[in-house]
Parts: sequence; structure tokens; C-alpha cells
Amino acid sequence: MIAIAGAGAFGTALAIALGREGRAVSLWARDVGDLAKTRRNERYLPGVMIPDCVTVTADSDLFSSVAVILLAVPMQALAGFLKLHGDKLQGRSLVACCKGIDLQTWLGPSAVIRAACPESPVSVLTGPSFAADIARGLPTALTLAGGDEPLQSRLSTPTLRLYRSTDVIGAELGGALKNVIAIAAGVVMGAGLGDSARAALMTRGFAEMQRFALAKGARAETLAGLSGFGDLVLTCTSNQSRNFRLGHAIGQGTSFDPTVTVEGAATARAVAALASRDGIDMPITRMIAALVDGKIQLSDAIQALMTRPLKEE
Ligand SMILES: NC(=O)C1=CN([C@@H]2O[C@H](COP(=O)(O)OP(=O)(O)OC[C@H]3O[C@@H](n4cnc5c(N)ncnc54)[C@H](O)[C@@H]3O)[C@@H](O)[C@H]2O)C=CC1
Ligand SMILES: O=C(CO)COP(=O)(O)O
Repeated sequence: MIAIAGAGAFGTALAIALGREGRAVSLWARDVGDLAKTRRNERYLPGVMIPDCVTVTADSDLFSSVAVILLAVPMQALAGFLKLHGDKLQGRSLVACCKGIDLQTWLGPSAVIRAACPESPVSVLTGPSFAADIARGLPTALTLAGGDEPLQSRLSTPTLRLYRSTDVIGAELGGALKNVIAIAAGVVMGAGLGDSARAALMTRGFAEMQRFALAKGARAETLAGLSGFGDLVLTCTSNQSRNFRLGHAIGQGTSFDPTVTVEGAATARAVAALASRDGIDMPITRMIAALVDGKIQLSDAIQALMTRPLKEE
């Protein structure tokens, strides 16, 4: 039995994808509401039915009785979730599905989970995939970092193809950092700076992602894979991305619903702080952290990025 903790867009989509294959799946939510009755998650994943074989529950005793638990709560909620339920998760195989860095501890998802559940094997599921695409059964490829072959098979389906990696740090940093660059790409498009500017931003953003991740022990080829480059391309080029849409709103000077999960905003703050502590040059991330916190005007941010000293690529 696989449990999925968190019935937002991603958790629900994974439950649907695995349930469609007839796998035994339970979807856990803090508040089940009428999810179990309607078999629809209209708030987070409208228009898709949850297969009957997926059990929907708010009973956390579920966690004590399953072998594998996918943790699909947002990054900034992960530590709080583990504080409440960590004892029931201890010893189970735990798969982090969130992308980001915890603002309180500056740790990534795997380290946050290890700190709470030291007896559990921990892996990370990340890569380019919009929940709506997974739920519709469209072809998707993801990285499972730190997981073994049986777990890879267990979580793969004919439309959800998982590649294994041993580089947990690289996979989770790629997924976290690309969200910051996706906000920046949204800003560029929202402000009408053009496709050429976005291509430049994505490329220099990728250089920045690599600089930071390699300094933290990641492997360059992981950053060039699904969890880094792949997810960067997806979220910088699609209006489906919430990070891109937040950036677009900033670029246009319009408001954005603060209840929507946008992992890149907190990640920008955490990475900007870490980079400044560790002396890693992250000009785009620094600008995005300042922009989302309203500490700099967009015109000043663009001016600052374009007038940096000229250098080799
Ligand atoms: N939506 C997507 O397309 C994808 C999302 N992800 C990642 O998955 C993670 C979750 O994102 P989404 O599902 O999209 O977010 P969402 O905003 O759709 O849903 C978040 C869910 O977490 C629940 N939640 C929040 N705090 C909680 C807590 N303390 N305890 C229990 N439940 C809590 C909410 O009630 C909600 O059901 C994020 O890190 C995101 O980057 C990864 C790949 C794709
Ligand atoms: O991570 C994602 C796709 O891989 C989802 O992106 P957003 O969180 O920007 O919507």
C-alpha cells in the first residue's frame, strides 16, 4: 500500500496516476471535506475524477500501516507536518515530493525528513510535471533520487516514467532553484521584455543554479537532467506554472492570489541568504528575493542586472 500525504494538486494527481493502474493507494488530507464522496478535488485539480480504488482519509493512523509514503505537502509546511505525524512515519520509506528550501533551517526536503525520521529511507521525486498533465495521463518523466529499483517500479506507470539517480542533493536543488528562475522568466514576459530576454535569463539562471548546486555537492549532470534543466524549461515557458504566473503578475504590476502555493518565493529568500553567507554569486536570485518582498522596483532590478561588470560566459 502506498500512502500520499497532502491532497493538493500534486498529491491528488499522483494518487490518480497510481490508482488508475490499480495500485493500492490511500490519499491523506488534513481535511477530507467532500473529497471521498464526490471523488473530485475541484479546488486544486478541477475536472478529474479520483479512481474508486483510491482511499481518501484524514486518519493519520494510516501512516503506521503502509510501506511507502509520498510527502506532497508544500515545502514550508513539511517540518510542521512531520512534527505532528513523524512518529507514525518513522521506519517507512519516505518520498519527498516538494520543491524548495525550508526557511527556518535552510534545509532541503530530504534533510528535513531525515531530521524528523532518522530511521526511514528517504528519496526525492522531482522533475518536470504539471499535476494536471499527470492526472490526465499525459506522458511524463521524473527523477527518483535516492530510491531503489523496487521503489522506482512501484511508482512508475505506463505514462509516468521514473529515472533513478543517486544524487539526492542535485535533484532536490534543481527542483528548488528552477522555481526562482521561473518567477524571473514570468517577470520578463509580464514586463514585455521579449523572448530573447527570457532565453538569456533562463541560460544565466541555469548557470546560477549550477554554481549554487555544485557548491553544495551536487553533480553537474544531475542539473543538466530532468530535475534541473528539464524542470527549468517547463516552468519558464508555461503559463501553467504558478511560479511563472507570480512573476508575470509582478512584471505586469498586477496582484496575485497569496493563497496559491508558489515555492520559488521562499526559496529565493533562503537561497539569497545562503549564497550571501557562502559567497556564491547569485544575482538573479538576489533580485527575485528583493522583488517578491517589494524591496526593489522592477526597473531598478533590470538596470542592476544589465549593468553588472562585463565578463566571460
Ligand atoms: N502542482 C504541481 O504541478 C506540482 C507540484 N509539485 C510540488 O508539490 C508540492 C505541493 O504542491 P501542490 O500539491 O501543487 O500544492 P497545492 O497548493 O495544490 O496543495 C497543497 C496541499 O497541502 C496541504 N497542506 C498544506 N499545509 C499542510 C500541512 N501542514 N499538513 C497537511 N497538509 C497540508 C493543503 O491543504 C493542500 O491540500 C510543492 O512543493 C510543489 O512544488 C511538484 C511537481 C508538480
Ligand atoms: O514544479 C512544477 C512542475 O514541474 C510545478 O510548477 P509550479 O509550482 O510553478 O506550478
